[in-house]
Amino acid sequence: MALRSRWQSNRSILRLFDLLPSYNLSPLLYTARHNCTVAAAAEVPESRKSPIQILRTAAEVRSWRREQLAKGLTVGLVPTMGALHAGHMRLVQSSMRMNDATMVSIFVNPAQFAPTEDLASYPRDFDADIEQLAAQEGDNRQVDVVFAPHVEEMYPNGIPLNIADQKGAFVSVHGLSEQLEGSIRPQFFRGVATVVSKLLNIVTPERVYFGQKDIQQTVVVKRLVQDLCYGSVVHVVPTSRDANGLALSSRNAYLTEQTREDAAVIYKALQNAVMAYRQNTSAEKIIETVVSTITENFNKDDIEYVCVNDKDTLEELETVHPLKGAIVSLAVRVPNKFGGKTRLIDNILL
Ligand SMILES: Nc1ncnc2c1ncn2[C@@H]1O[C@H](COP(=O)(O)OP(=O)(O)OP(=O)(O)O)[C@@H](O)[C@H]1O
Ligand SMILES: CC(C)(CO)[C@@H](O)C(=O)[O-]
Ligand code: BAL
Repeated sequence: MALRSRWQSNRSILRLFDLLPSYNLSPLLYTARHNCTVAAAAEVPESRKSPIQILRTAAEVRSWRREQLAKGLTVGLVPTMGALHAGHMRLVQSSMRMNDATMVSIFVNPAQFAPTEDLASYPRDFDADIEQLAAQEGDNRQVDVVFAPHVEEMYPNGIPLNIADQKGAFVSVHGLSEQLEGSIRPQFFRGVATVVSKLLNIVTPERVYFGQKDIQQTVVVKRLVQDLCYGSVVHVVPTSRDANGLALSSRNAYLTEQTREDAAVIYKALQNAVMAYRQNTSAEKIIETVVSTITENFNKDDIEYVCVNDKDTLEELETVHPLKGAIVSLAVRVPNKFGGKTRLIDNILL
């Protein structure tokens, strides 16, 4: 495909339609995943005793929330899928700074995983998560509560991964969910919007925190909150990175040491995009720069997309208007320690 306002490899388009079992997994893990039931795969282990209150049901959360309201305390919510790292802690710190009480949710949400994806093998370490959260403090505040529901609590009628088998109420944010990540993961944002709606309905936080690393998710969630009249304010926290620039991500646990080093080219490519933009506002030129930097260490075929989009509408741009800026985002498949490939996503704002 010509380098115009978007770069997308033919290979990734084929992959989407073939539904090859290659998402983040070795063939071995893929087989294992298909032998698991969803509830067993996404089960949260019981925690050991911890200073943080751990709530498992929506009724418990509502009761805790009523207590905060009665005391006149504001609540910040940080939704996560666990396997917590320093990037998550940055969201937690933002919430602790801005709210009287902070709740972190830990829930590996089956609805956002396609049957070909890595739900069963998604990294989980509940005890380590609680330890990290318990160590957070600032402004005389701490993480007050973790909401770690079981799958049946969030999806009482079950949640088959095949979208055609799903029944009941789901939330879609049309127009913002089909491009970029949505072009590779067609059911992803429906799953995210659905679970975020459930969390906002249960917790009714004053503020809710998301990371810029998943930038399309922030655009989708902002629109969800606006269109469905949720009372929470969405805060976006900048991306935390390793020393070499690699964006922190729970799935980095899948990477080899060599890949972690090689992946430094991803942030370098985004920084080069900013430099290219200073010379020329053409999306084509910016994208060319990104692709040529990434191919210093990775195959061109493994770049799923590099795109320049409007920050609010996600419209693909041919030229960046200096007063409006843009998002440059990308996804690249890199070698993992199982002999397969793991998708990394990243972005930068112009
Ligand atoms: N490096 C990071 N910097 C800032 N926020 C982050 C970072 N990584 C994750 N987050 C944010 O933390 C929240 C929870 O993300 P999640 O639990 O899916 O972790 P993750 O590292 O993004 O996992 P994955 O590897 O599955 O993408 C999301 O809002 C996400 O954007
Ligand atoms: C927002 C979220 C917790 C919903 O499951 C998830 O998509 C994530 O961790 O980014
Ligand atoms: N941080 C995004 C969650 C996911 O990829 O499923």
